[in-house]
Amino acid sequence: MIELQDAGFGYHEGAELLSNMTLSLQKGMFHFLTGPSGAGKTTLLRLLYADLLPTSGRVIAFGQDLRGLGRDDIAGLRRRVGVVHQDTQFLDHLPVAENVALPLTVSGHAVDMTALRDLLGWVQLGPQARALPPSLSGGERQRAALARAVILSPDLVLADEPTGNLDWDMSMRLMQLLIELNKSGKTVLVATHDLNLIRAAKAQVAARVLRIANGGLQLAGADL
Ligand SMILES: Nc1ncnc2c1ncn2[C@@H]1O[C@H](COP(=O)(O)OP(=O)(O)OP(=O)(O)O)[C@@H](O)[C@H]1O
Repeated sequence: MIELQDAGFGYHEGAELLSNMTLSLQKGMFHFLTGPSGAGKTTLLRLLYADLLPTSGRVIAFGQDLRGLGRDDIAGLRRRVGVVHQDTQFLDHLPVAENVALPLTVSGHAVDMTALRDLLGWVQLGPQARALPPSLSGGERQRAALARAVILSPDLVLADEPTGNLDWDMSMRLMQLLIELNKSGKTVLVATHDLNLIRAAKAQVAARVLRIANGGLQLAGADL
């Protein structure tokens, strides 16, 4: 699906933040990416959805080396990867339903209103469909972000600290949705520094836990 082959990345020439990372995201698997704040979790996610190119090694996405991809190929790749960003931005003047449907409308696709209603129902935002984003709670914003990330039916869902500002109950509610997505066949990767969240999720889903430490990527032990 997506592979890192001895990949490294640095924001500044000659100083790699991430080095020699080898990883293969396994189709249909639930993955966690953990590591302390500043370790490079967001950076690694950006490499996975081709927002950044590696400064050494290779990233292979759906069989193609990212380095050789043109603009159209990147757009095609992005449709296959849904991203829930750490600090999701919405268009505040558009209702929640329109914000969720944006990936469809900006790519010129018709919106299937029944499917959109079902998707909003799935993330428990039916009553907020006509609300404007500034009126949403933190948990509602993240559920809207998740709905928008999956509206194009991606193969892979990447979520960057999706529960960062949420209390425990709200965090678990969001995790439940990510677990459901995975059980429906999607590959999921959640970046989080919250080890309790990983432990709670692992009681419900078999998950691979990857850890960034000292600029490299390791598989975490069974205690996680
Ligand atoms: N655009 C950028 N330019 C330069 N340095 C950056 C940039 N983005 C991130 N960094 C630096 O790279 C390092 C890793 O940042 P990153 O956001 O990937 O870490 P993280 O593990 O996701 O952190 P957190 O858990 O706090 O979100 C940090 O030192 C950060 O300051």
